[in-house]
Amino acid sequence: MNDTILVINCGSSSLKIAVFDASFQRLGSALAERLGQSDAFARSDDNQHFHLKPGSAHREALGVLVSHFQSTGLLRGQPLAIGHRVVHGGEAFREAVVINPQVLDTIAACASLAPLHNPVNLLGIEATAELFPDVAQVAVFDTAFHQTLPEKAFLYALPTRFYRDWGIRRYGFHGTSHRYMLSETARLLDKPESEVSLVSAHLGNGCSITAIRDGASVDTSMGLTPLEGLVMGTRSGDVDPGLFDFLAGKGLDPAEAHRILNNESGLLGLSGQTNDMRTLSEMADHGHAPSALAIDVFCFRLARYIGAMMASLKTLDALVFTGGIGENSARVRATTLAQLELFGFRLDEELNRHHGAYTAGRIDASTSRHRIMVIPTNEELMIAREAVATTSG
Ligand SMILES: Nc1ncnc2c1ncn2[C@@H]1O[C@H](COP(=O)(O)OP(=O)(O)O)[C@@H](O)[C@H]1O
Ligand SMILES: CC(=O)OP(=O)(O)O
Ligand SMILES: [Mg+2]
Repeated sequence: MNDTILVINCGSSSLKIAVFDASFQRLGSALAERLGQSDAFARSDDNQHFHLKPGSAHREALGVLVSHFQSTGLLRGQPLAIGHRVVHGGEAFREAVVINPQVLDTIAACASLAPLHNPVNLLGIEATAELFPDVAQVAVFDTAFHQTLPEKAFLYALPTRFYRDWGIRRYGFHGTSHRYMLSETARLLDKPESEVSLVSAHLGNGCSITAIRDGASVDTSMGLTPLEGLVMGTRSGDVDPGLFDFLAGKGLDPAEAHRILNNESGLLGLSGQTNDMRTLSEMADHGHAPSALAIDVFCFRLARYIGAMMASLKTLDALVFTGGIGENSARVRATTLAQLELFGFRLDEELNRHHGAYTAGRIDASTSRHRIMVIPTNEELMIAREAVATTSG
């Protein structure tokens, strides 16, 4: 029976796959990591481990995980629809689309703006098409939700020909997660989405923050590429653009500088130890000063950006934290919000400390001017919904 939806999220060295039923209940999910490396591995959410040949890439991992779901009966026959996360859709896509050769060409054309993400997204689409040639595949773009940004928010103060001729502008990412924060906040407050305004902080390995006004994205911290804005696991976020010239003077070519800013900076660069917030927090507790400093820089940048996002809003229904760090790190939430008392944010320390992962809930004190919430993200569910809406619509 055709009643399952397959969701595929290909990262640069990882692949996440989820299976939903037709009423959008998640039946199972699995993850492959370190793809392309000698220690590539895969495991499912019920903790089964799968053997991957050393150096296995996305195609092999997809084959292994799809066979697993078929053998357990979760995936019966052909899925109803397949949804893919695609990171960069440029200005071409305001919403999800059914993939055809023209869509593939446009995604490929956007690859220069997201070199770590779009080429592997395309690999995932090709590999899935080989497994399920007759099933409609849908591309769900990180950038789509941010296509409502006003010009004043998306234009850089550069000569306008840069935008006109080369499409240089701020696009914004993690739109699927921010969009899900909107839908969950609206549901929890029992308001129509078009009347909800929030600041959504997605803090995972990549981090971005978005101002949503009356249901539309009006400002966001990531820009032309997913490097701008907040401090991230291995990405620097904002730096002075003069840095590139300075580094060139030191003999670093732009490609090398780009690699360092993407892969060796952020929490990893500052701590000299790890990009993992949980480990950093433990190390900071044991007196490791660079780890404590890395967390401080992370939280200070985040506090500045929360303040900046307020400039785009008339009202605020909630400040929402999500992503691995946003959902789990009481320390990051407390350190950040302690710097924003001028705006009237006040955490309830108990609620903040004891907030359980996997549940949505409020963590603000009764004296807080604004609601503060933690909402677990679910990009896969959003993609499943979009895949069905797009193929049946
Ligand atoms: N209990 C926790 N305390 C602090 N940080 C956590 C905790 N659990 C996960 N994290 C952090 O969340 C980050 C990963 O976020 P996640 O959203 O899973 O990443 P991705 O963007 O790859 O999906 C890591 O920095 C990890 O240390
Ligand atoms: C766009 C982006 O930064 O994605 P991720 O957080 O998955 O790296
Ligand atoms: Mg994530």
